[in-house]
Amino acid sequence: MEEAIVKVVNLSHRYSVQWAIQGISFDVQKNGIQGLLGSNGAGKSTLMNIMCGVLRQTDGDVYINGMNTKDNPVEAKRFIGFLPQHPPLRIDLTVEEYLTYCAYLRWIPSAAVKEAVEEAMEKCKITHFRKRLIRNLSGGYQQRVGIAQAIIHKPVLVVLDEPTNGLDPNQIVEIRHLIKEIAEERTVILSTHMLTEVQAICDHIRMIEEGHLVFSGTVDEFNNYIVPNSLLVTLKQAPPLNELLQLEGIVDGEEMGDHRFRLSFKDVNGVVERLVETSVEKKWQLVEVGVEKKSLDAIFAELSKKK
Ligand SMILES: Nc1ncnc2c1ncn2[C@@H]1O[C@H](COP(=O)(O)OP(=O)(O)OP(=O)(O)O)[C@@H](O)[C@H]1O
Repeated sequence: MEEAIVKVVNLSHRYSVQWAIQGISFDVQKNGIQGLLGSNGAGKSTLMNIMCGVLRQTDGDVYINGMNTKDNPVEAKRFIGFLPQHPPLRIDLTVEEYLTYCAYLRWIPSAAVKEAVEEAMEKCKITHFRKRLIRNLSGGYQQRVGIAQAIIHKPVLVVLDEPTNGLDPNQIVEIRHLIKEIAEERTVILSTHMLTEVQAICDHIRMIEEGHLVFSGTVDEFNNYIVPNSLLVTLKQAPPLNELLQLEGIVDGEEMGDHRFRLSFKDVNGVVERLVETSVEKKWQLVEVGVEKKSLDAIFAELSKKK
């Protein structure tokens, strides 16, 4: 099998006494966009900072292209481009000056620097702003400059920590488009706390909560991960809620007004049939019954509670 571009093995990190991440392991095989999803404080930045060699882990290993970041930190970093949550921009430099400086930091040979800067600006569509001070660019364009510095040395892996945070909706669309383009040639790992983001652009989702990896799979698998566990029922002649809760298999419920109820069950088998039969028997006049399809947001909320 092809060697993983990223291999994370039993990674844990502790800030003083508090564990930020614990026992995280995963492999990233090939190109595409890999989403790292988690609520604020879940441990995304800690994981990314360790993967990119900005933070030294308490325990475990990270291999980039087969190279252990602990044993060969400088070499391993050559394979990675990183846009941290707070981009390391020099706002008093022009776009071109800043990217030239980044190219040297990335040890691009002097003779190749100009071309690398041109290519990165072109890719990120900022060439027309080359002479502009970064401080005078909009948030969206500053983020483009941040992405340009992350790809200037043509890394196999680009790690973007919350790349669309703080941008307006148009800028978000444009940056997502740019990320997709970048992922055509290399692997992109991006972190986000927005489900819509992973839905919109990621091929694979990993979810981290309270420092633990709680899910890894495709967007569809993520959607199906939690089996629905509630019915939405409309009864024209509804009995009191208490009576509905007596039905075998129903474990909880709520009245939603307008003759509608949400009834929770543990096992879907037979529960709808029993409801229909009882409704006929007791003349509740069943108008509608359906297994509730969970939104990704509901799944997210449930997964968040898991660990
Ligand atoms: N330098 C630090 N010192 C102490 N604790 C820290 C430090 N950095 C992060 N933490 C804690 O570690 C945990 C994980 O934080 P981390 O920043 O990795 O999460 P995150 O998922 O990136 O969240 P956010 O999206 O809010 O940045 C949090 O409880 C945070 O308070």
